[in-house]
Amino acid sequence: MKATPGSPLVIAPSLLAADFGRLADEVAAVERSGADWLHLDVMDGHFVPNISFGALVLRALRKRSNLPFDVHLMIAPADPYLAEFAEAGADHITVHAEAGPHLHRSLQTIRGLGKRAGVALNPATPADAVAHVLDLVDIINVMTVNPGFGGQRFLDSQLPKIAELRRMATASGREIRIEVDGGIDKATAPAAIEAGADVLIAGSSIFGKPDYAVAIAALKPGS
Ligand SMILES: O=C(CO)[C@@H](O)[C@H](O)COP(=O)(O)O
Repeated sequence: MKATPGSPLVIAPSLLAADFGRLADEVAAVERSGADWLHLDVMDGHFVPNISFGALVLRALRKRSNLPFDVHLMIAPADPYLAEFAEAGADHITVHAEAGPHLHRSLQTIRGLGKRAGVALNPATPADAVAHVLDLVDIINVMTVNPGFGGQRFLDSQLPKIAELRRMATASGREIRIEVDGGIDKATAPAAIEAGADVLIAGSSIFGKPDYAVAIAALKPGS
């Protein structure tokens, strides 16, 4: 991972919008269609008001895909499950700054498991929430919707936060990816990229389209 600007844009389809009756086929289809990472949203019905899937599904899909698995834990607490997700095949593990209780410890644990460590910020959480853990962070996920559900509208109010985080990441001198997550489509992606995002997480605008290759290409600048 290279520090942006200059990092190649990553497109990460969000599995939440896939057909859950054909998960392995859906993952293979986005892999064939140019996805760079696969984004996997783990929801507990407690930290967020929805339940998705857990490490069992991750482990099953790991055998069927070579894509980097970008695992977004919308669970609280996350720490008791970090080793399980690492062992199941996560390449990146992102925890929420709001999930607590000890973000620094969570990031240390993820890195200790040999995985890239991420922090996700809900729309109401300021960029400063990561200021004192940047030395442990590989990925910052800026939620551009309230977490829990796909298919919501992109929150423009998050663009200044993306720009602020990009400045913080650059100043840190570390290679930190900035993800945007929620409501990303060909209309909203340009502003997110302009603000400093270099990973586009997209569910509905990829899995909701008939041709995944066309949908992925449409998210890229100049398409
Ligand atoms: O984490 C989440 C929702 O909590 C996202 O990853 C969504 O899954 C993105 O879905 P779309 O807004 O692209 O449909």
